[in-house]
Amino acid sequence: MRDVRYAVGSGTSDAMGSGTSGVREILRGVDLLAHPGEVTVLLGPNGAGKTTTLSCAQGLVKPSQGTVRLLGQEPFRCGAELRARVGVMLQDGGLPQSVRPRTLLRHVARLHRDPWPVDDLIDRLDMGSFVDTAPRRLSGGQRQRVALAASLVGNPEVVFLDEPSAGLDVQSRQTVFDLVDELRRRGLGIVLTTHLLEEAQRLADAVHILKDGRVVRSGTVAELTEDEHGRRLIFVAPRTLTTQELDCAPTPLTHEGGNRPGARWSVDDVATPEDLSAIARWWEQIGMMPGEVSFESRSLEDVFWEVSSS
Ligand SMILES: Nc1ncnc2c1ncn2[C@@H]1O[C@H](COP(=O)(O)OP(=O)(O)OP(=O)(O)O)[C@@H](O)[C@H]1O
Repeated sequence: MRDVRYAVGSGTSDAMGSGTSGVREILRGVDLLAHPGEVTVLLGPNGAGKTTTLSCAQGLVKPSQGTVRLLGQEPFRCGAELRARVGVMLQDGGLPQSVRPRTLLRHVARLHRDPWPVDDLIDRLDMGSFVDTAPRRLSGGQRQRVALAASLVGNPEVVFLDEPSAGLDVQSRQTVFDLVDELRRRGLGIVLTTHLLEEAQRLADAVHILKDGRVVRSGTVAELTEDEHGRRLIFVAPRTLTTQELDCAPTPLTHEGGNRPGARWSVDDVATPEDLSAIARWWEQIGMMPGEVSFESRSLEDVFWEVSSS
């Protein structure tokens, strides 16, 4: 999608979205591209516009401005043929209340030319124990898995998953991760939203962070977590360090939980071999062999907080 804007309410909005007469611009120029065989993850705080972005991409709502293409077509004008190539899992599941999961999946499968075999999908998502249960008796996590299965049963080329792992226990989340990995290997384009940053870090080929209806950062996890100022070095001191020793350190040090034997000390902005050897020379000078030495990489969570608080 290119420069997608989406406004709700009546009247007209100005370019900054401040609008007049009750118009609110929810998306304010979203640019993003998702590729086949890749997992594209949308991140952002509540209300950032992730679900609305998915709705525009799927053709559920028509943007006020901008261009959206889904498998080369305009999604809000397309017919059944395009819809059959796209799987959608909505945030609230959108499942009928009166149909048991197996019946529902078989029904949806019959609507498609080349469906995913229902029994295989039930196995993959470990749904055997509840697939014949009345919908009102399903737990939130079980409903999530049924909704995911329903989005995949048509064997789509592209799938949109709005918070697919919300409310899942650790084991079910792993099942969903494994399935998403497999979908990627099969060449599907997967676009998903999540609030679980670890999940995003693990699954994403591309990440787009939204804030206030705009994409504020985009890239691979490696690109987003790259730190141009260098990395943080952590070492464990086997003993308390004296003020004199700390004074001659090549760079300021911070510690967690007090200057005591076994404390974890950190050195920020270690960017070059010279920085590293200056620290090693200091250890030599004060006659201390540190315990564990490691680099701490920035995580997607660090980037997310940086973006959210700016
Ligand atoms: N039809 C609508 N009318 C009015 N406001 C809307 C409408 N749809 C969405 N919004 C508002 O637009 C903003 C973005 O909503 P959206 O659901 O896209 O955010 P989100 O990033 O998916 O949030 P969450 O993480 O909570 O799911 C929110 O403030 C929401 O209240």
